[in-house]
Amino acid sequence: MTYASYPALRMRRPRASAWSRAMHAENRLSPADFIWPLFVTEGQGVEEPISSLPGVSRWSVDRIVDRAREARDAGIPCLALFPNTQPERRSDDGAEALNPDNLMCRAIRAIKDAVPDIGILTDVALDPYTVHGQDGLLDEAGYVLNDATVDMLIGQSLNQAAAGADIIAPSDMMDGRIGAIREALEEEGHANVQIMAYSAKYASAFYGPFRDAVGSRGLLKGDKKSYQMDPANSEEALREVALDLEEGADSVMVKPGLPYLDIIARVKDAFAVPVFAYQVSGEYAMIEAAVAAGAGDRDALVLETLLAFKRAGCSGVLTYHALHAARLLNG
Ligand SMILES: NCC(=O)CCC(=O)O
Ligand SMILES: [Mg+2]
Repeated sequence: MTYASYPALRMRRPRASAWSRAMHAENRLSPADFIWPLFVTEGQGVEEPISSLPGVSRWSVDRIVDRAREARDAGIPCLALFPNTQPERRSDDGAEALNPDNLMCRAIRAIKDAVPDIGILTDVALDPYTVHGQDGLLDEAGYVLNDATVDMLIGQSLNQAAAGADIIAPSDMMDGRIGAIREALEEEGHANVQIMAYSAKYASAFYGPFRDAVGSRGLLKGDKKSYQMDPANSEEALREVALDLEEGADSVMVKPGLPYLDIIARVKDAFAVPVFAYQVSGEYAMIEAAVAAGAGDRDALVLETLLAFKRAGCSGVLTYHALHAARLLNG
């Protein structure tokens, strides 16, 4: 195929007017592309702003229901819930994750009750429930044990599914957990509960504000490099995705988002399955810091970064800017 050349071909010709740019746009954002992460806290009528995530708060269960209504009204299809577990409910083994009346389960039930037509994605990992802030059980040397942790994650997943979760999203990076959770869900009558696997979750410096939000920043000793991926690697991400798909994941996730667009594009090319990205707390904070410094326009920065995920091949994005972006798109 040979194309015309200048001046018959002028690449600027279709860019000359707004209607023409709209007509030629290869990718488009819609509120249905967003999953909105929300932080739940104890109490009644509570809103607790998170200083490292300006504009994001923890909400008590009664008030998170109002957020769910706002999301539904804006056309956002799904929420992702994260609990700020009270320190006295944290333990070495994170057993609060198995409590059918824990904060997460109460939030799921309240939202399902009031806003039944919105999806709920729940995070599976023990870090919001452990005293040490690691995602799993530790041996004496502080190493995160794989198989014993998977047993806990199965219980955590069943607990969330029983409360009404629609999508179980294991973020722990233990080996073999997708297959084990899928099997347990099938056996316990949750055949239609989906699994979105955090397949390629990197040991990233962009998670800091999230740890403030769930209250684990001060607790965490060391790092998560023995289970989360090395930012140097991309072939390894493809193997992680392949394994999770073989084990029964309905969709896969790459996390963080913008610094890993190359991974998203490779995963989409290689597997042609639904791929989601998590634009994480540090990415959100970076945009807000740029705005506060007068370095850019919030609305434009938010929409441009979210569109990048579509271009890379994502079916959707978990983003703390979800409601803001959805409202911008709704006009
Ligand atoms: N498992 C969920 C996360 O780790 C979120 C990270 C972030 O938003 O920084
Ligand atoms: Mg894996």
